[in-house]
Amino acid sequence: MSQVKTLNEFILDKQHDFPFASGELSRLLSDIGVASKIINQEINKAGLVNILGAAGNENIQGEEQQLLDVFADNKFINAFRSGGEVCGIASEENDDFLPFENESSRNGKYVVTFDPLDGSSNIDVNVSVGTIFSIYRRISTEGPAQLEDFLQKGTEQVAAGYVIYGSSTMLVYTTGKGVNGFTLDPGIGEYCLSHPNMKAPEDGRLYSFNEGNYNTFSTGLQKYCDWVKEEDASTGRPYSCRYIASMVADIHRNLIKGGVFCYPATAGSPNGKLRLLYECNPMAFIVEQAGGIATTGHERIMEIQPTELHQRVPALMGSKNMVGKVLEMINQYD
Ligand SMILES: O=P(O)(O)OC[C@H]1O[C@](O)(COP(=O)(O)O)[C@@H](O)[C@@H]1O
Ligand SMILES: [Mg+2]
Ligand SMILES: [Mg+2]
Repeated sequence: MSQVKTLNEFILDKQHDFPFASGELSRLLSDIGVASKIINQEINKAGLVNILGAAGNENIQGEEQQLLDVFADNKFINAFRSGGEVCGIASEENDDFLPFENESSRNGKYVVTFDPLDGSSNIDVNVSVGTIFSIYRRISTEGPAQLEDFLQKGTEQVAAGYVIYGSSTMLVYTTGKGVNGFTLDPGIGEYCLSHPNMKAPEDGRLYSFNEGNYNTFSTGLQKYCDWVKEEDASTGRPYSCRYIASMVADIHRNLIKGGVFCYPATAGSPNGKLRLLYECNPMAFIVEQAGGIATTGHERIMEIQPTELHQRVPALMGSKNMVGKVLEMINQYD
């Protein structure tokens, strides 16, 4: 039987590659793993306990918070606040960033931005949801986090990743040296390396667009949606539309099978729907590290200078040649 490598063993091995590393990033990644296991347990039994449905509040983006959004947000905040490595966080569910004032964390080296539960409209119907996170080194020199610590370009990410609570639960992350995926073994309660060095296929036959919004897409995107449906054996068309409406699950599938995901600007959402700091940047880091492309359609997502915590940007990411084809249509028609 081949040797199983747990997430913590893997993180420690990587830490040994850097003789002067202090271990804080390793501890932080491992804290994320622990918090996600607690959330995983709660999601697994969500239909049994009274945790499905709306929390009765709206977040700053005017979206109805689900009970599990709030639960997951609190679990991660508590893990980060007590871990000592993080001096503050920003999340989808909090209007403003949270600077940590407690003695053990206020001088932590890092800040984290995260979407505690992505695709939360899918929870009630037992479809995959996720958690997305980005880790940045702080800019401010000491004390609780300040706004400037969060408004950093995606190129400054030290690490990023996601957890997918699906038919199995996986944690996938990068520190800028490739992408590795770990599957939670429920028997031993540990994430184990199952997808080493993940690479996005350069081509694919899956497109993930919410085509219900077709009439509000730009001409270039409409032309692409028409093109994928044409019969052409040489390019394997028609392609298949796969859209879960959980960004994590849509991008995870496309990373493995090859595909393109797009949430563009629409008439109703002129900057798109997805948030730069805790959805687009972390997923872009993963996609690029797996050999794919992540763009707004006009610029590289990770090079955008954020101006607001909850800023939205159009997102187009996935297999290199498939994103390339969409860009060709955008350049030709828009
Ligand atoms: O239902 P739509 O408009 O297609 O939007 C789906 C998108 O919205 C999201 O659910 C937003 O995430 P949250 O659930 O974290 O708000 C993405 O995961 C997904 O890609
Ligand atoms: Mg989300
Ligand atoms: Mg969310």
